Amino acid sequence: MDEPKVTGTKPKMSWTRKILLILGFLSTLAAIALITVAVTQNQPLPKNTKYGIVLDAGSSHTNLYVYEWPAEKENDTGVVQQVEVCKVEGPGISGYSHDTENAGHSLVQCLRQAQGVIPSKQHQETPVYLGATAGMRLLSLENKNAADKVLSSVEKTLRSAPFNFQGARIISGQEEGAYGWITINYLLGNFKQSGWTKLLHSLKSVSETSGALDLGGASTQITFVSDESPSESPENLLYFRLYGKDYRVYTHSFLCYGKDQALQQKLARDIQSTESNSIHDPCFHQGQLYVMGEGNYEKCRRSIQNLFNKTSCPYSSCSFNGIYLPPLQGDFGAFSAFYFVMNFLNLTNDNPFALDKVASAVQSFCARPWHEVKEAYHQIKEKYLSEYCFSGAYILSLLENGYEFNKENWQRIHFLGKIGSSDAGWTLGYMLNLTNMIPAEEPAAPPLSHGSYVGLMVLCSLVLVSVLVLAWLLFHKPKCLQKGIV
Ligand SMILES: Nc1ncnc2c1ncn2[C@@H]1O[C@H](COP(=O)(O)OP(=O)(O)O)[C@@H](O)[C@H]1O
Ligand SMILES: [Ca+2]
Repeated sequence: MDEPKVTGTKPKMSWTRKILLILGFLSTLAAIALITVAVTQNQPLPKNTKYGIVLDAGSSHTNLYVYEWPAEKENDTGVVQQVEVCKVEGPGISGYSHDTENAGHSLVQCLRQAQGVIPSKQHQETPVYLGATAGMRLLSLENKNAADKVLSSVEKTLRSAPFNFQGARIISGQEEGAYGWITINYLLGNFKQSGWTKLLHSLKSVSETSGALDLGGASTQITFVSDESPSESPENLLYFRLYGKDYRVYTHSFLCYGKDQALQQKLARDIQSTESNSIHDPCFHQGQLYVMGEGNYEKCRRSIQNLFNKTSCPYSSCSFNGIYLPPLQGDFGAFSAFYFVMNFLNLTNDNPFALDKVASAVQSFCARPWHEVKEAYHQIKEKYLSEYCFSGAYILSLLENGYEFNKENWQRIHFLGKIGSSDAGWTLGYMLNLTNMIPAEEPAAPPLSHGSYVGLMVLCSLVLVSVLVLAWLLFHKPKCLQKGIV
């Protein structure tokens, strides 16, 4: 660097000095930011886990789910997760219509299991909900008195458990559809609307949420966001505001179109239409049935098709039985028996199979003789095994003939059992709603996470260190070298 000449004007500052000055200024700012962040953001948060219990009283059986979440993140999306599931022994609670007193007792063992999972000091504050679905809807239509007694029995047992009892009731088909839709979208992180996700969603013109397809034993639900406006059937529409966004959701629940009820409907039709005496056999108990299998997939599909009345539709488009169905929109998560059956048939794997491949896989399974199937899958419950052929064909009929999925949009169906550690189903959405854990508006930006805090620390330190190293290099070099630089 040249010696400054003594003149009347101020000496000109060199570029190096200017840069150093700016860097020095920036590093001072960085240090101030660092201290501010350290003081305001790095307070340790108390670790407090909360729990909730939901019993899914389905038509075939009852499942008890235990969920947990960090108390301080209650309103975030995707923080609640399933930590335990307990399958109640015996039939669903609607199966106790002739033994109503014992419906509650059947739940005792699973409630004990939940007591083991949740720390005892938190039992009292842990809410417990029971929601009964289509089995109880049917019982209530057939024999209201028996349904009420079953509900009183389960309520008595749940009240006597050490948890915070919040109610036992029959949920409507609409609720079942809506809560299933909320569950999967919550777990898939589709309600997250902050930062990059928001930007991505605005760039992509794809649907932001996933539709929900739930197949139970007694009913089945279809639920998805529909932009079709105005709706021809307002009773199928639900409006939600979740995390600051409005959703217009179509849902319908078909009672008696769960796979067990559909099989009964089909068998009843078989009996009516048969000429042969073999199906009316006096040597079997009343109500018991002997079925001679034929293993004919094509014929099976044709006989199932008769369950869907496609002849009259008072709207522009229908699924079946004159029920409005707007155009299918977006991807779909298909769970419960949709998943159990397709998983058994090895047809899930995020659905890479074309529709005709799926149909031929079901066809070959149906064609296998029963003795061979029994031997190959001896570990599987015989009731399920004997029905997988029907169930596979029924699922294809419902999706293809009922909802009119086709080979183009088939790939948009994803068969899923779990998302992370949580089962796909209506229970999580039900609990999130009843505990007010889904805010209508987007929660305020959370304080800096520990990771971001450490990242910021490292970045600021690096800036400081580089400034110092640079300064040292510039000012502590031999004079001849410095001359060369400037
Ligand atoms: N491993 C399995 N394989 C095949 N089907 C299953 C399996 N586990 C459960 N299911 C069936 O899933 C359905 C679950 O329905 P459920 O929830 O009890 O009835 P709903 O929702 O109509 O009240 C039943 O048809 C049951 O038989
Ligand atoms: Ca169910």
